[in-house]
Order: sequence, then structure tokens, then C-alpha cells
Amino acid sequence: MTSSCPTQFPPSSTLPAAASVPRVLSIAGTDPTGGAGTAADLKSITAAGGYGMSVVTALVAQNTHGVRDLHVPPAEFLAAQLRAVSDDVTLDAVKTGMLGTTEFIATVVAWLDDVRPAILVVDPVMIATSGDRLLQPEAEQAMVAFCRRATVVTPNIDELAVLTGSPRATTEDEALEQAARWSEETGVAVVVKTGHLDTLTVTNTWLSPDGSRIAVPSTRVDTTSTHGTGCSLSSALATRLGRGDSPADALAWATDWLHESITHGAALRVGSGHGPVDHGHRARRLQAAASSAPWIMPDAVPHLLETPADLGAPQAGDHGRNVTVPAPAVAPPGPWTAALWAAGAEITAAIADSDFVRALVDGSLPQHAFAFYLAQDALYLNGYARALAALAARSTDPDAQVYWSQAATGALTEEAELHRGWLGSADHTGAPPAPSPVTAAYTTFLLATALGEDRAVGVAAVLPCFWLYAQVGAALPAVPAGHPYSAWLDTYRDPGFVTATEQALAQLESEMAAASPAVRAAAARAFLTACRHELEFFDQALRLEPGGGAALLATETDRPELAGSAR
Ligand SMILES: Nc1ncnc2c1ncn2[C@@H]1O[C@H](COP(=O)(O)OP(=O)(O)OP(=O)(O)O)[C@@H](O)[C@H]1O
Ligand SMILES: Cc1ncc(COP(=O)(O)O)c(N)n1
Repeated sequence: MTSSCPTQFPPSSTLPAAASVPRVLSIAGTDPTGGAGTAADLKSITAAGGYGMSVVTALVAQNTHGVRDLHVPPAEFLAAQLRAVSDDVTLDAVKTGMLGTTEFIATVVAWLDDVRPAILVVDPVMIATSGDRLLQPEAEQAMVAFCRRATVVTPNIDELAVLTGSPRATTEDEALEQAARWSEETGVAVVVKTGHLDTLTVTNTWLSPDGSRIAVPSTRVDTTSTHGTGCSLSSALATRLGRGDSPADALAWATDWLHESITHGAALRVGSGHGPVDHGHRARRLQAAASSAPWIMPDAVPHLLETPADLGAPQAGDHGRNVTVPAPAVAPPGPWTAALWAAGAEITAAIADSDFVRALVDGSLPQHAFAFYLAQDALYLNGYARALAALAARSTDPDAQVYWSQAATGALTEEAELHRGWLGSADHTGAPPAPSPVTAAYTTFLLATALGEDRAVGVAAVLPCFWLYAQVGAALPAVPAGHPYSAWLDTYRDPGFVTATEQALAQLESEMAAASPAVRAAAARAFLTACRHELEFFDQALRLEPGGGAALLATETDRPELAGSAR
């Protein structure tokens, strides 16, 4: 049935405004394997924090290898779907993907003439990664004209060539130049994507008609799981713009989220061709990070530790599965520290595998996450220094007194160097950084343990910071010239740090040997708890949204870059 029903309900504009969840409509074709088209759009809109809606243009029998068949319903049915949505729902953003034919483009144009959403993101889908046509050749010029209505268009390199009537760009500069000319002529912003160029860095650049540019670089992921990347980027972008983000924040969020989704796409094992990206990876990672499950279960450590063997096989962490114990970069000097290393194996392995360490090493860690990490590190070092000084005050052995007070001084010197160097160039006009919940929990735990528990327990609590940091440092590969974090990674390689770790290990070994079985058990718990704090400390920077957390819908005047959109 394609006849239109009379409007029976008030559109939702007459209902109370829908707070901070933007209502985003995707108009696109289908992919039954869920990687591209409507499925990718809805997953991306959800991941970006929106409420997704879907109007289907064409039913596409495709998989990760290519398109097998197409079924295109009558244009009246497309019009009916569009009206069914807009008669009822106020739209904060619309994204278009596969439109297929001149007739369908005209149908969407007629609907837009009526509806005029504030944000229209046009992904001018023409040819799939597989080489199959998703837009009839005779509809190309209609698509080119349609792009003039957009707030922003997101063509790939080949689509940009059709859009601008130019030969396919072979360099990023050429693509930017083509886009700049078209944008100036049409008054429409363009996101230039270099995914299809042979570059080590994939850069998404928002080009405004006035010539201004916002470039968001990311490292290229060596993967075949790139089916639907264009659909996903444009849907996430539409959602973040619909939510009120500036173009810079919206593009940074979408690029960063998509990079994580592409990185983890292959692990989904969906199909044997060009696989999909993992749209849900970020949500699952954040959900896991928000778990309130206890870190150390009551039976993880016996109440009395008579011998190192009582600590048993690796069992720390959430799952208690069998874990291979990684070789320690700084060797334990005796059986107690060896048993602690084995007990913490799951957490040590999780740090080595963490998205944060991987991104720091491959250079894909977003700048905002790195800056946050450094600021929290400086705050942490101050708290850590106080815990080390407390251990100095509580030591009676002269060597231990010297060692802990020097370690405290070392932490304060590092903090001062961070402020002088890495943090020195930061903007000093704003409020000074405040400790995050993770940093505050870790430093409070260290201070309380160093001051309030037996000394051996305090020593066990401060050890993971030395030992696990040295472990990460030893595993670092050489990084290529131009790596954004190479100078920072060099700080992990400081041989002085290995010596300090060896000394801290020797302190703990002798404290454990001399302690009562009950104190040893408390020390083992403190060690495992601190290992887990280390994992949280590394991971926390990737839980921060670029552009901050405010999720308020902005008015158009808040975003002059978008003025003139919603044609
Ligand atoms: N190998 C990769 N590594 C990192 N990011 C990538 C990679 N491939 C694609 N991207 C990201 O996906 C975005 C869109 O990719 P691309 O330029 O291939 O667009 P597209 O051809 O429109 O996508 P589609 O394959 O869905 O048609 C890029 O701008 C980039 O952010
Ligand atoms: C319905 C639909 N829309 C868009 C694409 C493009 O995605 P890709 O180029 O990654 O195949 C697709 N394959 N199917």
C-alpha cells in the first residue's frame, strides 16, 4: 500500500523537546550482512548517542563479497515512508546514503522542500567497495545537484571526482583543492576523506565554503574490514551535529570512534570478504569499564600466606581464567615477588593488550586523550610522591629510608618536569586540571595504605607503578620518524627507572619475608589492587569524549560554521 494516510497525531515538535538525544533519520539502502547501508547507519547513530530511524530506498542482496541483486520499491512508497516519519517525528538530522535513481533523488528533494531538517549530511554513494554500482550512471548529475542542498557532503575520492567534474585525485592536496573549489562555488561544506588514497595517515578534513579547514588525522589500520566505513562516518557525523556539536567536535568524535570500530572489525569474524567494522566496540568497552564488580574477590588471596606457593596460580582480575604469566622485564629478586608477579598476570597482560597502550604505541591515540593522560599523570605523581615519603617516614632501616625518600623526590622531579615540558605549552588560562575519579581513587588508596596499613602492605601497594611501567617500557617497539608520541615513549626507556624498580622489588621481597602470614596476605591484596588501579589509570584517557561531555542541543547561532544550512 503506497497511499498516504491523513496525519492523525501532532508531530513531536508540539511535544516537550527531546533533551539531548538527537533524532536522526537515515535514508539508505540495505545490507543484510549488517555492515553497510541502513544497518550500519542505525548502529552508528546509536553509537554516537542518537535515536536512529530508517527509511529504506532499495533492498540490496549483498554480503561482504559484493552485491547479488537489487529490489527497488516504487518511488511512491519511498515518499510514503518519508512522510510517515516526518508527519510524526521532529528530525534533528538527516543522513542520506544510497539513493539509487534520479526518481528517488527527486522524491527525497520534494520531501526536503517540505521538511527542511537543520542538518543534512549527504554521503553521495555511487559505487560499493566491491565495485558494484549503487547509483545508476544516469543519476550521477542528479546526485551532484542534490549535494548542493547538504549541510555537509562526505564523498570518497572517486565520488569527489564526479562531484567536482575532475579527474580522480591522486594526492590529498589535489583532493582538498577540488573540494575547496566546489565548496566555495556551492556554499556547502565537504569532508574530504583520504581512506582511498595510499597514505599512512587517513585524514578527514572539514572544508568550509570560506576556505577554513579542520583536519582530523588518524593512523591507517591494516585491515580488510572497511565495508561500510563511509556510511558509518556520515551517520555518526550527522548524529553529533544533530546533537549540537561543532563541526570540529563532531568530526573528531566520528573519526575517533570509527577508528576504534575499524581496528576491532576483523575480530567479529563476519564474512570472508571485506568485513564490517565493529560499531559496538566502544560501547562494550565503556560498559565493561563501568562495571561495579569487585576487583579482587575474597578468595583470590588466602587469609594467611605461609609460603609463596599459597598464593597459587594466576587468579586476579574479573574472570579467574587460566592465564599465561608474561615474562617480567625486571626479574623478581625472590620467591615472594615471583609469586606476586604470577598472581597479577591477568592484569599485566590486560595492560599490554589495552587499547590505550596499543594506541600510544601505534600513534593513533587522540591528542585530547594524550593531553588528559599527561595532566592526570602529573596529579598522580604528586600523590604517589606523598605515599613514597610516608614509607620513608615509616622505615627504620637506613637504606630503606634513603631509598624511599629518593623515590619520593624522583616522583616530584618527574611531576615538575611534566609541568615544565609536556604540560608547559598547555593553555594556562583555564582552570587547573582536577584529578579524575580514577586518579583520585588510586592516589587515595596509595596514601591510605602507606600511612594506615603495615609497612609491608604499603610497599606492596606502591610497587606496581614501578614494575608495570617498566614492563610497558621494555615491550615498546622502535617507532618510525614522525611518530606523534616518540619523545614521550622514550621516557619509558629510561634505564634509571629499571634500577629504581629493582630496588623497590628488593624492598618488598625482604618486607614479605619478614612479615606475618596475615600481613603478607594483606600485602598481596594491596599489590593486586594497585595493579588494577594501574590498568584503570592507563585506560581512563580513552573513556573521555573529545570536546567534553556537555550534551546540549545548540541553536544555530552557536554554530556559525553551519549557518545557511538546512536548505
Ligand atoms: N584502513 C583504514 N584505517 C583507518 N581509517 C580508515 C580506513 N579506511 C577507512 N577509514 C575511515 O573511514 C572513513 C571512510 O572511509 P573511505 O574514505 O574509504 O570512504 P568510503 O569509500 O565512502 O567508504 P565505503 O567503503 O563505505 O564506501 C575514512 O575517512 C576514515 O576515517
Ligand atoms: C546499501 C549500501 N549502501 C552503501 C554501501 C557502500 O559501502 P561499501 O563501499 O563499504 O560497500 C553499500 N555497500 N550498500
